[in-house]
Amino acid sequence: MASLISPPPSTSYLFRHKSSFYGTVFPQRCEQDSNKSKNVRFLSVSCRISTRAKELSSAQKPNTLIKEPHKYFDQVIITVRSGDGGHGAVLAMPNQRPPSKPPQGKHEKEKLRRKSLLKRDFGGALVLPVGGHGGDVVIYADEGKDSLLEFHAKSRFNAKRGGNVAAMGVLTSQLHDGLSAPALRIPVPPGTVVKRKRGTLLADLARPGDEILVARGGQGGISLVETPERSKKKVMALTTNVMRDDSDKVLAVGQPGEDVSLELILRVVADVGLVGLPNAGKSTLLAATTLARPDIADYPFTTLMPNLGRLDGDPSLGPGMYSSEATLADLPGLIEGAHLGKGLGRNFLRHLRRTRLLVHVVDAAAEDPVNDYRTVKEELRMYNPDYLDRPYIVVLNKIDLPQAKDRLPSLTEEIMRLGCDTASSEPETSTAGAVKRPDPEGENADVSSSKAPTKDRKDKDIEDYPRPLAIVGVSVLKGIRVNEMLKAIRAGLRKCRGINEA
Ligand SMILES: Nc1nc2c(ncn2[C@@H]2O[C@H](COP(=O)(O)OP(=O)(O)OP(=O)(O)O)[C@@H](O)[C@H]2O)c(=O)[nH]1
Repeated sequence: MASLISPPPSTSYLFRHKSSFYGTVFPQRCEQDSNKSKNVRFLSVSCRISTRAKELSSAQKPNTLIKEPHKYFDQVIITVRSGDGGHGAVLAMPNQRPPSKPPQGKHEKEKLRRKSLLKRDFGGALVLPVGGHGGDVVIYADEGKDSLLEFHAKSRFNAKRGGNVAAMGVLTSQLHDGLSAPALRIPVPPGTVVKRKRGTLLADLARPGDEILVARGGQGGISLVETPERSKKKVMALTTNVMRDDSDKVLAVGQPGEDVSLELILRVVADVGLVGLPNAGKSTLLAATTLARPDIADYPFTTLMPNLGRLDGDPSLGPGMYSSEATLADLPGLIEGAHLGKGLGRNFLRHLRRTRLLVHVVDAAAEDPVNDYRTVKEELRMYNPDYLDRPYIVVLNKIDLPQAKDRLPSLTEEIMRLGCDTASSEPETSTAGAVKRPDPEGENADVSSSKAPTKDRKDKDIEDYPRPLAIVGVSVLKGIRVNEMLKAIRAGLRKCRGINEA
């Protein structure tokens, strides 16, 4: 016969993998098999394991690594529900019968006075209280937000319902409308596109303060004045918005709120997009030119979401310095196959859409910098050929390293060859090693209007797209020729603005 031994109350075991808590094991009973030899006791422990733990297959033991699903910082699906409208009420008129004799006594006089205070409209009809409006759901662009990551933790938002008309019973002048629920305002980073789930575009919240009402709160129910039984049926037939409660009272119910599934997609808003292979020095460039402090490390994919930095205006422009202020976006490194989604490339490439000027950062000390540059251009072309029509400059980085410095002129030449000229003459080389594309039409020339023979877009090679506005050799780490690079970036921006103003 098996004897039951109750476990010590404190015995429960938690097991975890990484930060995920899988379950609790509570030993329930230990069976001592008395049929076995007295020296050998077989204890069997049956355990109650929480459902989540049971879901783990035998291959996924608690201490084996489980791949966590990737959480997109820039894409998320959320569900919002606006608040229901508050209910109205069924009210009886105070003292329906006309008084047979004039009011006598203080109490009756007061009753009559109250009745005469009932709210009426201009036509003399009674104004009955209504249920409160349900809370709307509004999504707005907030400068303080920079990613959509938090929506992975909380993806459901419910606005509050409107308040009911305070009481059932007799209509008095004290009765108020139900309280309207406040709108539920959900902040998102500027640049967020709001779409119906797998559906139509609702809004592009590009600037701080932009907002959209995504779910309208339900309207509050109206109130009814109780009618004699014989006319009740008629009233009910006329009103669709009525419901009976447990005590067979007719309620004027508030309208239900809306339930909406939305897709939020963030597209970074920046004037300048830094692109390049991992480890090219994009984050170092951002840190050297702005107050941004992105993670910098000697391994690829240090940057996993775009970092933004603000480039101050150029004081040499005098009062016009503000026109050269810009936002720089350091995008995660692109790799071959990025346009197919490799290394989350498609997500990163999407962020270039709102940039005006691209800065290709190339590690000039790498094994084959020209090939690296080609790879990035090819990925841009495959994702969206329009990106290659956009004005851009090339930054050949790490020229503090001898192998980079020595090959700077040849690299510049080779890169210039990988593009067609938008003007007739050859690009000029500045004294500091920067090569600039000639600009016979002045500052505001349309750089995207390539004079290359018009080819079908799908037949176009990288060579058929415009050359860079400038190629600058720099070391962003050591601060070599950084000013030269900034000058080129600002000149490029002015060109872009010229295009937009035109
Ligand atoms: N010698 C030298 N090293 C540099 C220079 N610029 C960046 N580096 C180094 O290159 C490495 C990569 O720099 P990051 O700025 O993280 O490169 P990234 O392109 O942002 O890399 P991802 O985040 O992977 O896209 C770091 O160790 C930097 O210190 C430079 O001008 N000279």
